Amino acid sequence: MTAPMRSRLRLAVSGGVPLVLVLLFVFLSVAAPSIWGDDASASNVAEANQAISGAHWMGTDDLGRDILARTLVATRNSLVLAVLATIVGGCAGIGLGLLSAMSRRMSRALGAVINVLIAFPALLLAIFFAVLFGIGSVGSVLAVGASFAPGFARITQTLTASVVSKEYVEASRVLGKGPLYRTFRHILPNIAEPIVLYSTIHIGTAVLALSGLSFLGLGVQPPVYDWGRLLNDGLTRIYVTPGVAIAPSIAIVLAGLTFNLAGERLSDLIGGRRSAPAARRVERRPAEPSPDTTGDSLVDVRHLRVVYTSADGRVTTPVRDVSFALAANERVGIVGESGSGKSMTAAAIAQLVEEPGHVQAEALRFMDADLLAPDRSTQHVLGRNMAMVFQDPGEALNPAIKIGTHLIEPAVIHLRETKKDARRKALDALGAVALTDPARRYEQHQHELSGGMKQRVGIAIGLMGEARLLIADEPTTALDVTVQRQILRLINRVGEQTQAGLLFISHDIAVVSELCDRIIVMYAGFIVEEAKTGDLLASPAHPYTSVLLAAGPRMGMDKSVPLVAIDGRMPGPDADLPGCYFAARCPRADSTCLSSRPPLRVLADGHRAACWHPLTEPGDALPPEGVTI
Ligand SMILES: Nc1ncnc2c1ncn2[C@@H]1O[C@H](COP(=O)(O)OP(=O)(O)OP(=O)(O)O)[C@@H](O)[C@H]1O
Repeated sequence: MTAPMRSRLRLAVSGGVPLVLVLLFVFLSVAAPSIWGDDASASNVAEANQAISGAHWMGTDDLGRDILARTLVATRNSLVLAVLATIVGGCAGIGLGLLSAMSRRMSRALGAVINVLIAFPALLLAIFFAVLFGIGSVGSVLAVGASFAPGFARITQTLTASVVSKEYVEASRVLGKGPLYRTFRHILPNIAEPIVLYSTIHIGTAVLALSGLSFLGLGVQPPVYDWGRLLNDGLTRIYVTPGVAIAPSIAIVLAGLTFNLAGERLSDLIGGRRSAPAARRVERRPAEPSPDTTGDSLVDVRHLRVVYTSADGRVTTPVRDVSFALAANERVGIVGESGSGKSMTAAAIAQLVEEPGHVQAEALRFMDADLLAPDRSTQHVLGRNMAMVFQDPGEALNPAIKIGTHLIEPAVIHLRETKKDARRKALDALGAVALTDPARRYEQHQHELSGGMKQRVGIAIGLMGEARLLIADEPTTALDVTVQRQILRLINRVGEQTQAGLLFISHDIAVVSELCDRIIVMYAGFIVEEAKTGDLLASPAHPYTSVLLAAGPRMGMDKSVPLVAIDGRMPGPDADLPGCYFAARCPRADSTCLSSRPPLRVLADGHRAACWHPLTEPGDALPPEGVTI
């Protein structure tokens, strides 16, 4: 046999045979009682206890009923009960597993409970529950269902964990949607497929478990019968007329194998095709002298800290001290190297810091909402007035939902617009972000769009509410260079049209300086410098800012000289230093810098820096090109 033939045969055996057998079992469940019902139930004492013969291929039972006919008729009971048990186990387990989407604490508690339940062998659990729920069909279905629930709960919890941190789920939090909405809108549609496959496999397991219970006398009771019951009836005659045991045994094994293989094959097929607010802790800290943030700003952040406490008590502080204000229609950029706390600062403003994260501040306000004491109206203010554009446009869109549905949500939920009006607005928004054929895009899903198109959709979603603030967290990092420029131009245009404020986060100071009126430089969870864009570029005061500027290419620089690199590493969020966190890498540092932390001081109007030895002369500003400090 040639290799292609062998592979075709393998495919036929692994895929075709289970499918044919599933169809056969479905056919028998529907038709067998009508075709063989009379033979299965008609007693004929004269033919009782017959061995295998031409007239009775599997013999007869002690009332002379044909065993083969009874086995075929029992298909309906066996499979219907197995499907019901799988549904019971699925509903209970999936419901339990989805609770993990409510909060991290719930997820941890649930994980511990599931671990304990899963440690018990399923059949033992089924026997225990059968005794608890009562002997009979209903009891056995509930028992087998209950014994399946921990398995379903585990897979649901695992799948939920993979979806719950996606950006589109976080975006729905910003929209003010509760855990139930998130669960049914975003989580369930995205985990449904593997769960359906898992259920198919479990029908086979349910057949085996229910047959086991009936065989032990705990399941289906006469006159009703399933395969396990037939096996139980024939047990005493198994050595005399083995047909009484062979027929139901073959049926049980075949059904178990069929549904297992069918589930696995389905899973392979789908896998192959594919390969082509939680409880938030906020705390108001005692008032300290605050920097020059104003009370009527769009965003007002004073002495913000974000603290994480791990289960073993380890404390990390990704945001150590951040204070700034953003006025209406102002564009502020936050720059800093990876891990400096830029995204976490934005997350605290958008109320996206989850347990075990802990937000502390002297003040944290967005418009007139006090984000330290959030209530339902806070979520409404955020959902209506704050739009977010995330780094990975694919992650920000739910793959199970049409682009149009993503777009109309903010308008329907927060502006109480009709779906028809929202659709019209959505088509306008898709046009405004220069997507061709908006009506077609509206009906598409995210996988049908390119990265740049997805990011345009993300921005269009921001246009659907009445956004007063657009937070863009590295919106161009995942895109290629040509598309990056288009998206930056688009954000610029959208900002001008909507007059919304912009908080733009990037590690690229050049990009930020093109878009923003003011720049905040972050280092190790602190603001180290803040100034109007022109001032910061012309005369950076903090040595770190000056290195950041020197590390990027500039117009007119000598291309043969390598860019400035910076030695050493930024202290992590678990570091606890008494002095300046940049001191270990700073050429100007002295003993004061190592022992005492510099406050964020006003150097000139609107220019603040946290440094004991700021670069005050323009000549101080940049280290020579090619120098490593
Ligand atoms: N859920 C979390 N639990 C604990 N620490 C976290 C968590 N999320 C992020 N961090 C830590 O917080 C620090 C700051 O992260 P953040 O994402 O704000 O940095 P960033 O400046 O935006 O960096 P990047 O440019 O890489 O996104 C990092 O050290 C990160 O490891």
